[in-house]
Amino acid sequence: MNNPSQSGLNVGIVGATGLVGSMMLSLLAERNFPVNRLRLFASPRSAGNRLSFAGKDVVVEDASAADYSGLDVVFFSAGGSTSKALAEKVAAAGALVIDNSSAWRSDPEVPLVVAEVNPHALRNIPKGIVANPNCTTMAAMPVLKPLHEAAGLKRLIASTYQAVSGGGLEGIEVLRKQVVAGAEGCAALAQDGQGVDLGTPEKWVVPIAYNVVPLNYVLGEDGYTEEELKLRDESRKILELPDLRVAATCVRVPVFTGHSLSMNVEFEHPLSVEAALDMLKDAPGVELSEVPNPLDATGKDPVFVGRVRRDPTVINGLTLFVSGDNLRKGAALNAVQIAEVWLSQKG
Ligand SMILES: NC(=O)C1=CN([C@@H]2O[C@H](COP(=O)(O)OP(=O)(O)OC[C@H]3O[C@@H](n4cnc5c(N)ncnc54)[C@H](OP(=O)(O)O)[C@@H]3O)[C@@H](O)[C@H]2O)C=CC1
Ligand SMILES: N[C@@H](CC(=O)OP(=O)(O)O)C(=O)O
Repeated sequence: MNNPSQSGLNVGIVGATGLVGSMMLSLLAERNFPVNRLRLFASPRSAGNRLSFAGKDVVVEDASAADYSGLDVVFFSAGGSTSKALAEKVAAAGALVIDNSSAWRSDPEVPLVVAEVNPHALRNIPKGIVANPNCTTMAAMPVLKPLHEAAGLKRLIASTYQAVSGGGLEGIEVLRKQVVAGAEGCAALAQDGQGVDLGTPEKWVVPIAYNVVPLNYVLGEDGYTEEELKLRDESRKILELPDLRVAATCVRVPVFTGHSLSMNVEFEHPLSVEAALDMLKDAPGVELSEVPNPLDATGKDPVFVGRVRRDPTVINGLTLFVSGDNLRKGAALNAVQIAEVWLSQKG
């Protein structure tokens, strides 16, 4: 990897025109990340467009044709296939790659890092690539880590409530269109119980507006979806608990931004509600809330946790609810935090 210059780092963003890429641009400015030069990349469709950073226009480059030499850190948020195709090439050119996609998360030579939870994993980056977790998994980790340290995490049962912005700009547009199309029909539904016609479903298997979609992404092993398996496999890797038992149901809901999880957590040892709350109030990246909800979480850095109560179905268990901004902590913020930790570890 290159040695960043004194005047700051040469930073790249692949997927700069997308939802996560735009958030990354805002956060680099908001957090005063030491940027010397910024280069922006996207698909050939956007090449030549201009985006603004620190009061200056930056021309978007075609990611597939670009020369990546001279960059210190490159953030990727352009989907798994783009990361698979380009991340190794960019790392070989000398940059640290911080990848938001799922392309490298299960690679044993690629650290999968939540900044507050396992920053130590950044001490060894054999491929020059660091993976940022899935946005749903990310919301759970800062909450589960301190509870695990106190009582030993044994089993997790989770149901998610995932915003449409998890499906990028397209997800937002699909919900917007269906909300508008269904508004009058919904008034009729309230009056006479008749169904609402939202037209042919787009992006998800059934309409997302005025609905919930419990088949969120393609099916993987044993009837679980890829998203549900990511929650299991990424939690195991981040928490360093290879045998952690996880059963998840991931559901897309008509919320624009903010992912939530209802979690039943079983522990090896007793953990009272009071002790858990006491720990969570001081946990980095976590804020207690009486009613965690995605609207309140939107635009905020921490994940919000509340409704903490004993799970009476197991000997040592808690039930709780978490909401976090999937575009900030769930994606762009954690990626920038990884770069900050990496930089501080370099000294
Ligand atoms: N949204 C979320 O909550 C999360 C997203 N992520 C990851 O980030 C990625 C991007 O998400 P998001 O920003 O929401 O998606 P968007 O659909 O909003 O943006 C996609 C971005 O990828 C770019 N892109 C698409 N195809 C290519 C290509 N072949 N070469 C280069 N760039 C390309 C697009 O460029 P163009 O404008 O030119 O088409 C655009 O900049 C996801 O695929 C996922 O891997 C991770 C965690 C959470
Ligand atoms: N799957 C996430 C978004 C995402 O892009 O996930 P991943 O980075 O694991 O592909 C969501 O829907 O809400």
